[in-house]
Amino acid sequence: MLRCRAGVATIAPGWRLSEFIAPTTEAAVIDATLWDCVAVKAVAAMAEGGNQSLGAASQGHEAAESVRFLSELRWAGEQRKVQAEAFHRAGFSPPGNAGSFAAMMAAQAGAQVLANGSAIHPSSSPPTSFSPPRARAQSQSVPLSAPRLLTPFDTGDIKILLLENVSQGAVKMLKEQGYQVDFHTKAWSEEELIQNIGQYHAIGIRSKTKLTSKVFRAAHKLLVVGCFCIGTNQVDLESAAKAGVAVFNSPFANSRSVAELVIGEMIGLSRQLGDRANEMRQGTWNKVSKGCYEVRGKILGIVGYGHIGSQLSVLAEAMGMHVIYYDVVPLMPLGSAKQVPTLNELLGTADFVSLHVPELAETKNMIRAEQIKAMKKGAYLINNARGTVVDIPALVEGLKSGHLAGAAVDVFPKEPAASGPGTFSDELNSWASELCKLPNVMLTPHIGGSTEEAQRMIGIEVSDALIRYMNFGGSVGAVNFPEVDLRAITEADSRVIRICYVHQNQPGSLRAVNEILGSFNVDKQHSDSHKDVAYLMADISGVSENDVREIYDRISKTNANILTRLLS
Ligand SMILES: O=C(O)[C@H](O)COP(=O)(O)O
Repeated sequence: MLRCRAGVATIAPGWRLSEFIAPTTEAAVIDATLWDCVAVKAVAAMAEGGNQSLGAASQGHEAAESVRFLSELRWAGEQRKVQAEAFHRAGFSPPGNAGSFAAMMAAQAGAQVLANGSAIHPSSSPPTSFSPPRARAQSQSVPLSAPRLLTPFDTGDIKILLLENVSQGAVKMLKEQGYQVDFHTKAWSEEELIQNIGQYHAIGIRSKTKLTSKVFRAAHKLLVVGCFCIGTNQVDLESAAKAGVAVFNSPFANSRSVAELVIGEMIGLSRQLGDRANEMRQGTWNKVSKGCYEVRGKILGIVGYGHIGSQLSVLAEAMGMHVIYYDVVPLMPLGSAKQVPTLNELLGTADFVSLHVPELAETKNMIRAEQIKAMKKGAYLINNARGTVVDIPALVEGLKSGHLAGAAVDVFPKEPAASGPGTFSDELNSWASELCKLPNVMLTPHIGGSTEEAQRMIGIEVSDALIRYMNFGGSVGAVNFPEVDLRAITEADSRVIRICYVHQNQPGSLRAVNEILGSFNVDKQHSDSHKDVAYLMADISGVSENDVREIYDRISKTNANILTRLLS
């Protein structure tokens, strides 16, 4: 019971706090802060142990106590929420209880995470035995029950294939969900994938494993792909969407690592560090200053001012460099950087040109003989983006002629599937040995994002996206798929199931599915489309066990069906 000046109101688990502060009662005459605090205390107490009696609001001393207690409680809750969100954004689990997946889910969904780690979720529905107050507040509500972990219906044990040595943190997170995880350090060929993919519900890859339309045709159980990297060009995104497979990546967790590598490469090139280090290994002491420079005061030209390019811009300015950048869209410069209108202007101005563009048809051979010629004499070219962006034979010519003073290349048109001696050879790329012989060329095996920090953050971020999609159906962040989500089903919501329906984006498809759902109480629903594919999530309540099979069968037989999942 929650006692107030207006008399007595009853509050029970699952009921919204905001409905108790509706201005339709005399509660409105009570100081809003005090009222809010008292109500929150009642809610918090009940979150721990069911209904409580509070007689504080009308009694000065206790009211003051409540204010103090609740201010602390709310402050702590807010801090944990802010912290949880910040950690999530940074790709980490928050520490302590708030680090549990449920708490992280709650934080993502805007829930208050209490100091004891339990979550007061803003989204649970009231129990049906309660009649709603007249004025239902639209503002954020504070229900009492933690989000319920959902389990898929009819999917069997979830099996996940992880390739390319993704972080052990990801392996751990996925195993903790009870999934069966098969972990491999190398990339698989198309043939290997076609033979084996049929048994997996999810696959995690990095930049080397190619997921082609043929692979998706063989992937009968596949629900989701996690690219544990930034790039998604290795995945046929359209085929994935048409097969009802959502694809997630980590859009920026390795940006800092790549940006730092470029800084190292700029200094390495302008001091010819690669050559000096190699000579020393061969016993040659070659102390030279000719052709070696500081980077201070030099002009860095960044092509592509996204997450990596902009990080690099800040770091380079901190070393006293001048930064210009070229991007296809106008972007706000950081620090004193300046956007230039054309690639050619950048090439003709910069001492260092660093590429940070995705692999697209438009970026294929973006830097070829003509662009290399347009660069300043004595400039350096750095490519940590994608191997297809630079025409390497043209680069070889530019270096041999002495027009360029050096280059750093981390990415190649064809890259070996696994690490090991002899894998970077002319068999793979016909010009490999010629490139290796050139002076002041730093070649690295696609290690831009390969740091402990980046891999850990990517591991958490992408695993979280996979878990969210598989367990809860939320597709926010997918790169090829409609982005849909629903607030959580909570422990207090009984007999509620979640429908996840991926379907053709065609007229009549929603009518067909809603005819089926119409016999039940649709608690909430959200749908969206992306090109030819649409995705609907709906929570329906009052469903018996017998209904579940029937709902599944009927929805999966609709004309537009691509993939139907039920979670309960
Ligand atoms: O796409 C990326 O994030 C980078 O190219 C790194 O790819 P990797 O994870 O395969 O090293």
